[in-house]
Amino acid sequence: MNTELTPTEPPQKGRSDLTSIASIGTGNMGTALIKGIMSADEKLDVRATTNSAASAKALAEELPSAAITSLEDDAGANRKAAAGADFVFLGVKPWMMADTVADLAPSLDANTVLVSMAAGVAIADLATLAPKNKIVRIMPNTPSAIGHGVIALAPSAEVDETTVDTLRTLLSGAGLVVALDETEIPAMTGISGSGVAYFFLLAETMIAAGVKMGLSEETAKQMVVATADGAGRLLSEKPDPSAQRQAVSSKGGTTLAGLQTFIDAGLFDIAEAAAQAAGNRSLEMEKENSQVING
Ligand SMILES: NC(=O)C1=CN([C@@H]2O[C@H](COP(=O)(O)OP(=O)(O)OC[C@H]3O[C@@H](n4cnc5c(N)ncnc54)[C@H](OP(=O)(O)O)[C@@H]3O)[C@@H](O)[C@H]2O)C=CC1
Ligand SMILES: O=C(O)[C@@H]1CCC=N1
Repeated sequence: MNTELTPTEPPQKGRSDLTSIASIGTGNMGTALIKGIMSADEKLDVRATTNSAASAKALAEELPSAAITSLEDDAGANRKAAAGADFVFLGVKPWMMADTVADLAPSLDANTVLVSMAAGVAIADLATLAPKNKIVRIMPNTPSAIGHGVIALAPSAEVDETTVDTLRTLLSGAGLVVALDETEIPAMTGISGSGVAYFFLLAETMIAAGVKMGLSEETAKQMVVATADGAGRLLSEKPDPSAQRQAVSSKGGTTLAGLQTFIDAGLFDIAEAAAQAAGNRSLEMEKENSQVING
């Protein structure tokens, strides 16, 4: 691990032909994304920052070939990591974006592209914070860590095709990349960025149900995890959820009895309301963060 990182001694010196990326704020999502990207391209020059030294230490184990620094060890860590990077991924919490980008912006190269993964921070507001840099807004999800994420990509109008292609190639190491208009990000968040958690919630409820019906927690968990894995793989190979559901359902059988319970409880409405709630919250956060950024 390179923990000493200064502008005069860039990490991976002599590798200027390689794409360099900096990850500013590398927690759950930043780590998942950078892990996915790095596993597909081991030659990348990667710098990553955290707030605390303890998080930097833990991150170094997850991303052994990256140069990791923390603000606790060096107040200039973000600026130094971002210096000269081709792409700077912004992975701090949405409400920290204003201070973090305002601190970084003066030391960024004009060619550096800022890639924000924050929910509820609009491109126009990021552009206010970093007026000389091009901005791409993305919305990833956590399976990016194992190359099975979904990453929505919304470039601002100034970002050229070549840059979008390079970023798309980088992100494709983390999963499926889908180019969207920024106005579509709330919907994507509602079904995928946040949506992955709905599947985890369903898994939790099914494990609890199995335990209530007499299985041990360990057995129930093992079965539900394997069932989710099998369902996901099958759906991926044959992407028609309705057909897959029907293939499980025998006339007068057990599955229809279970499915009817979901339908009677209003599952379609619940799923729609959940996606809407997440999407609406994304829009609300855009307004809140815009007020913070623009005063
Ligand atoms: N989690 C998810 O599934 C998704 C999250 N997002 C977005 O990703 C962003 C990060 O969320 P998430 O990963 O969950 O949050 P985490 O809290 O897990 O990660 C935040 C990271 O930022 C670091 N940090 C805090 N302050 C600073 C700072 N001033 N400079 C540099 N690093 C700092 C933290 O370090 P330390 O650990 O030391 O505090 C931590 O590494 C959010 O904007 C969120 O909207 C988008 C899609 C999905
Ligand atoms: O919960 C959040 O706000 C973030 C954005 C999408 C997933 N997690």
